[in-house]
Amino acid sequence: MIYTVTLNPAIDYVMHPLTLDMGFTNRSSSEELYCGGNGINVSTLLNELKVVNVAFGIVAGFTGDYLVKTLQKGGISSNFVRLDHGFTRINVKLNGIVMTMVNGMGPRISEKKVDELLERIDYIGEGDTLVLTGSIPKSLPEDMYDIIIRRLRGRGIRFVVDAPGSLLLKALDARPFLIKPNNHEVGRIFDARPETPEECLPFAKELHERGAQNVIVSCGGHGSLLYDENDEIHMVPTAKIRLVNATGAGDSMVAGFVAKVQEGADYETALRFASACGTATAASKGIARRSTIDRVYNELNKIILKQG
Ligand SMILES: Nc1ncnc2c1ncn2[C@@H]1O[C@H](COP(=O)(O)OP(=O)(O)O)[C@@H](O)[C@H]1O
Ligand SMILES: O=P(O)(O)OC[C@H]1O[C@](O)(COP(=O)(O)O)[C@@H](O)[C@@H]1O
Repeated sequence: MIYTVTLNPAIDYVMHPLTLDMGFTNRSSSEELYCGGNGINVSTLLNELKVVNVAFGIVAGFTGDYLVKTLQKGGISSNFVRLDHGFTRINVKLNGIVMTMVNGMGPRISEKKVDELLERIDYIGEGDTLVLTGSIPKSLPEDMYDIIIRRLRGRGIRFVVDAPGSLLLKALDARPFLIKPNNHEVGRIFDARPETPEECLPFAKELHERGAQNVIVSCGGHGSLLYDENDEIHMVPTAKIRLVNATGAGDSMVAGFVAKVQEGADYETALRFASACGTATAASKGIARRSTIDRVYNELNKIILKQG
């Protein structure tokens, strides 16, 4: 069974402004609302693949109510601790000529509420996958994911960590099964500017040596790389698409990979499918539907076959 944890979920408010002038009133041509936060995106895609999973997290206020109800309506199993103050953040995505994002800080979370969440996930064990992903509110310690992994370690759980900067680095000692930074996140860690999977390879190897069993580095439209637990290297290109909204593309990739691994697929197949899930989401409004994933996966396999 797969579980996701979203400590700082969000409502993603996507606006489509034709122009964007700082200091002036700008008008959007249309708007959409999505349930967001990385773990929730992973759960949404898993649900689309009909992979049984539970989304855990912490919500607050009217936006938290909206999020829980919307997930319920979408048939996504969730288990959220409620805060009695503040509200789940609204992240603004301005999808103009380029995408500009303003992500909220999120409500303050006390240690007591984190403990309540950890007690709720305490039953997971042998053969389960726990996906810890996304930023955390400032009130929580920077080694939050490391703390969670250490608490549950030794039970045969596969831990997946997809988080920025030190939140990720501090979790490496606990030897997570998978991490998935993108090329920009890797660049920030190593003070470099890698763009392609080839350029990311030495950094992926280094992250593997520092503790991550499997390291995927996604590079947007340039493709992706997996440095696996057997020191084997896999690189896949992406299928060509018309970019609609890449929000959640990386989360879709994580979902696709863990779904295939759970099914018993080899790492090469899991990476290809993961890439197709990411690309399908980048070509969709919101998280991709199954039909788009299947179409993109077929196209990707044709491209790889042609490349020999
Ligand atoms: N413009 C794009 N064209 C094709 N595929 C894309 C594009 N952007 C993202 N993807 C797919 O989604 C995956 C994750 O995207 P990326 O932007 O690297 O991650 P993140 O969302 O974590 O920043 C990529 O590896 C790729 O498979
Ligand atoms: O926790 P963070 O880093 O603020 O990111 C939250 C945002 O990331 C997402 O989960 C995925 O967006 P990205 O693909 O841009 O990472 C959004 O749904 C959400 O608004």
